[in-house]
Amino acid sequence: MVNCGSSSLKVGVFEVGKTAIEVFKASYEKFEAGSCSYKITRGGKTETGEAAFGDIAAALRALPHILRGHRVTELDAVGHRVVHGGKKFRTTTILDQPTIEAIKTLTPLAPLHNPANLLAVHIAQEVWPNLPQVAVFDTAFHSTIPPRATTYAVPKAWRDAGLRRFGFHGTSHKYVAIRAAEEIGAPLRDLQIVSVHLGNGASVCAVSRGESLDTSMGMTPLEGLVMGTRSGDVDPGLFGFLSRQLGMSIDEIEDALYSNSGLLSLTNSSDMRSVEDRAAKGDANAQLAIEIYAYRTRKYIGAYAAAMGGLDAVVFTGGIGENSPSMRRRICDGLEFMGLQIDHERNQSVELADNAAPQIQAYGAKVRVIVTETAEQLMIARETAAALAPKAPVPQPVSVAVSARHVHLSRPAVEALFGTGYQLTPAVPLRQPGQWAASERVTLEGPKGRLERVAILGPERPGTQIEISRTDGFALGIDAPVRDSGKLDGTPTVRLIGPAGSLETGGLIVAARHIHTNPDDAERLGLADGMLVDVHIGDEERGLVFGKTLIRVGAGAVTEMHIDTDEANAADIRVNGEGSLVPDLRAVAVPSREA
Ligand SMILES: Nc1ncnc2c1ncn2[C@@H]1O[C@H](COP(=O)(O)OP(=O)(O)O)[C@@H](O)[C@H]1O
Ligand SMILES: CC(=O)OP(=O)(O)O
Ligand SMILES: [Mg+2]
Repeated sequence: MVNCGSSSLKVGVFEVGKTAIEVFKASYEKFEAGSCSYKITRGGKTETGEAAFGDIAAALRALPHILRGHRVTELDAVGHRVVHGGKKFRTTTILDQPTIEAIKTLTPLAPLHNPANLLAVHIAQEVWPNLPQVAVFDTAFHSTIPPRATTYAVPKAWRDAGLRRFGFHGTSHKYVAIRAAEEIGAPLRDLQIVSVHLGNGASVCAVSRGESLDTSMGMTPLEGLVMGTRSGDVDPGLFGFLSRQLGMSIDEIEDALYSNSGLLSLTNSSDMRSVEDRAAKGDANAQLAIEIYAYRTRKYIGAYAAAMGGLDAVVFTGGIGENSPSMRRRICDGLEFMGLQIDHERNQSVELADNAAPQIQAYGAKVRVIVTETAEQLMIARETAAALAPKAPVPQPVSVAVSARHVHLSRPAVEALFGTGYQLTPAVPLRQPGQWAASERVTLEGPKGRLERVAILGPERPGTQIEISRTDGFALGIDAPVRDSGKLDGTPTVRLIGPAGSLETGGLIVAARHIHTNPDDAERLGLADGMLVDVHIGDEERGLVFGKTLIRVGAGAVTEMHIDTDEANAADIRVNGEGSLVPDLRAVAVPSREA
């Protein structure tokens, strides 16, 4: 894979099978006066030195020769990091000519990055004309960010022109979130993680249950944190001020925000190592820069914990996140109130060799703090292999049940609504063994309205759970999160009204679509508990593919997919029908089994 930046070139060769093994790694930087510095790792040995390449293009053109020199001869494909994929590219994409042209049009949105990425594509096509080239986009992981976080409150014409948050460093955020979940030993789907990527470019990402929910970079990689040479968040009012007071042009202002701001503008160095050295020697500018840097990052961690309604782990990565214990400490200090506290000794002695992801939170702290190297290169190699893997979907029919809004009640809830000692009356058996709809009904009430005669499904459960559709949420005036059954922490409350009384209870969710199945059917269908699959439902005209459908294997379960009324309406399914199961391509990249 090739990660070609504006000032450096990183190359990795991986053998991708069930896992990806790094065979060769090289980086070239500090290009000046006809030479550059390089670092090559092959077979566990690392060599560094000066090479006679005056620019990145020269280093790229020499790659086949360099690789042969290190006995790396058989390549199957080239994966490229492409920073901006805009709205069009939501997943890894094979680079044909129309794709390359489409990426070119995105250059104004990432002027430091996309041209360098495309240069690498261009030269790779020249030196390896017979190899497939694949683009892995920084923006792709963020395609799940909801409109409330991608939309800027600006004139409609601007939004129509494409102005919105995209977010970057997605490959890194995705990798470190997966790595953190492995380290914690819990499914990614159950975790609320803030990923903090601090390199030359820097960004924070709220990874909620495996998906990007928000991120600090915006339409361009300029928003958010303080970076090496980029400002991060500023008041957009500065454009008018600088233009009128200092007579600056838009180009001058933008160029300064990208290339002459951040640490560089505060200290004369864009390099955190040297900023830290100067601060230690008493340089007041460097000390202030470090404070600003840590403060901005800390604010984002707090904001994203609030955005997710909880926080299980913070992961640090990128050159600064991986290597600066003092920066990690400054960022975390003051967050004890939310259960986040680091152990200073663990923080000081972080060792990242061999893919380690050490935990550095204080013993007993609620929030884990994890440090790990980012592995964008490895992820790009994996995504490239997955994009080129032969796809042979074998559609398997699965029956589909449409769940209208309903509640599952706990014992205390039954008693609050129907009276002490009351027992619900099973009226209609459901297809899942032992489950039934009761003859009793309840009313749901929210700030905006009521939903009457809502079904109660038995038997009783330990926790009350209310499952509605998105449309029902608008009728009630409550924003319910999409959740797997039983994952109710931090869910909003709603009022339940019964004949004997009412109660205000949490547990309001839009149920995440899922397929119940038993071990025998799971084996026959090639499914496993926790896997995510794509399912096509409906007819040719209005049918839809429902992505990320969770497989839940349980002894004795009847194989059946559950969707809600909104989903059924969208695919124009009126009665229970049959969907066909398509093995999920994304499941190759996101571990399909997050156990
Ligand atoms: N030991 C260290 N202490 C503090 N900062 C470090 C250390 N090592 C690297 N860095 C910083 O990491 C940043 C570069 O991060 P990196 O992730 O390598 O960059 P890129 O985004 O270009 O891949 C620089 O600011 C560098 O000073
Ligand atoms: C998008 C971005 O900022 O990338 P980098 O950190 O490589 O500059
Ligand atoms: Mg249910």
